[in-house]
Amino acid sequence: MPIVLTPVWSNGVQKLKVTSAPPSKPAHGLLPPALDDNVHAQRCLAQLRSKDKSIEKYIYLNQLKDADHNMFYRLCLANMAEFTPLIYTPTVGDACLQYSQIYRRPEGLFISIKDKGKIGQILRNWPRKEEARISVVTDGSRILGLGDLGVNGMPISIGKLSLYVAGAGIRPESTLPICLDLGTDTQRHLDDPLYLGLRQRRVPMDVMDAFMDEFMEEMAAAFPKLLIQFEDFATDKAFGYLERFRDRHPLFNDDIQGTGAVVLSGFINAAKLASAASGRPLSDHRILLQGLSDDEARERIYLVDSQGLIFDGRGPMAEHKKYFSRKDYNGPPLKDLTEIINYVKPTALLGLSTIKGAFNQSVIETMSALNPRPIIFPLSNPVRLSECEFHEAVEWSQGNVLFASGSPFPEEEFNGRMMYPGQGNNMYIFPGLGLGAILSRASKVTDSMVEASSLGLADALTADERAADLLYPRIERIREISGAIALAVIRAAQKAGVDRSPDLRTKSDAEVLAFVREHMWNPQ
Ligand SMILES: O=C([O-])CC(=O)C(=O)O
Ligand SMILES: [Mg+2]
Repeated sequence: MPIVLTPVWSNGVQKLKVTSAPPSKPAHGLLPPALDDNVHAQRCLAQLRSKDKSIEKYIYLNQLKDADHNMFYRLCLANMAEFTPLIYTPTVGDACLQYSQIYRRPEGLFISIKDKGKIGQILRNWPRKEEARISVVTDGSRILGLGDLGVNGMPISIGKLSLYVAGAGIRPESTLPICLDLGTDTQRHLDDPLYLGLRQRRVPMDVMDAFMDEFMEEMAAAFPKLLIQFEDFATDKAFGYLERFRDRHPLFNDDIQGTGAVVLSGFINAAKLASAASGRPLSDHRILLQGLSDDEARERIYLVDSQGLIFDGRGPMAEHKKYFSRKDYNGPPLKDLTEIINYVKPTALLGLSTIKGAFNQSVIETMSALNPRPIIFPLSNPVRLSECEFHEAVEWSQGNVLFASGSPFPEEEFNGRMMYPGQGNNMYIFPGLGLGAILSRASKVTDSMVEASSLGLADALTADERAADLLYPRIERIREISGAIALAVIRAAQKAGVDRSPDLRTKSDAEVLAFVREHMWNPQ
């Protein structure tokens, strides 16, 4: 039975009464005489579709999930392509921006810097401690490409966890959204009378480090079976906390590892199609991580930031950029993207800049002149920050682009042929990666498990999907895909010796897959 947190007000302060949901069959007379489940599903869809603004649809669906999670997930699974852009990217970005305005009732756990010293106590307030299996934790410091949203980042944790339930069949009661409040440096929120977080600037790094140490230790004590997904921490913190905790706790960072895995997967499938068109071998690509030594792979990767191509001669740079900084370039700074493309001659272009329009006509035409099938992945989220739109990439490449974006775009017709945009979004990875880590009871998430999730996804394309030049499977098959990814992840966990489910070791692949399927929750 789902828990219900009922807000009650006392002397101007909101308290929560924790109850279980009402019995699924209320006493006779409490329901309309002709209420029928299947008809009600139609009614809910009609109510949803009657709203013309995405944010209104988001609010409706959030209420539906709260009131009747079986109906919510049933409709979600039957209409994945319609629902994911509403409960997740891009609409969840608007929900975050407006969270303090559209907030209706509490969901998840909020832990603030003021709670330092008693975080354990607060975690134990979560009503379903024994069942918690997966938590998505954000500090709101870099929500999608929208910047520091402070406590308004909570919907991102909630949205990701809805996809764990829909996409991997994690039980709703096993999900734990957490938003950490360490302040915000966005003045607009500090000035907003409705803002739901602490009205203070972000605390210094050493204070946050001490807070995170206590938080992670108390999480492990309160929830011994929990996997943690770090989400949308600002870049330095994202790298820093992944390194700091990854050997001590079962944990991964979705923006680093989930995005890395999904992009690699789409790239593998795109590179196969591109190589078929150009006749050039896979290892000729200018970005390729497979079958090469670290140094050989690194040579084929060029990073560009707001100041242009990153190279050693340019001067001091952030720690995480150093590994890919070019040693072989020593000319004047190269700033213009078309100019950089003409110098590098890349086969693939990945956008993580959150600069709308960065892949302009000149960029895409230059990529198309260099490659019969240019690989172009504008990955920034949400849609309005994407480096280019699908229709632009199609037109400017004369229909030759191999495309994947972080956020969804509609399909396009070009010269009488339908072209489908890939959605290179980590939603293809994290549900299956998480499911595999949970079912193998992994003590940590190794790089080999992340890599397995990526290769598992790349292999999941059906013959039909390959024939349509798709880079990622159709989202309607997400459960099947998550199952296949979970199997690959479980095997990788076993190989790395971090699994704690010895029974699974002796099972065949078919038996593990059956085990995974049996453990998926289904809406009634
Ligand atoms: O949430 C998404 O759509 C993908 C993601 O993790 C991000 O952009 O930070
Ligand atoms: Mg993210």
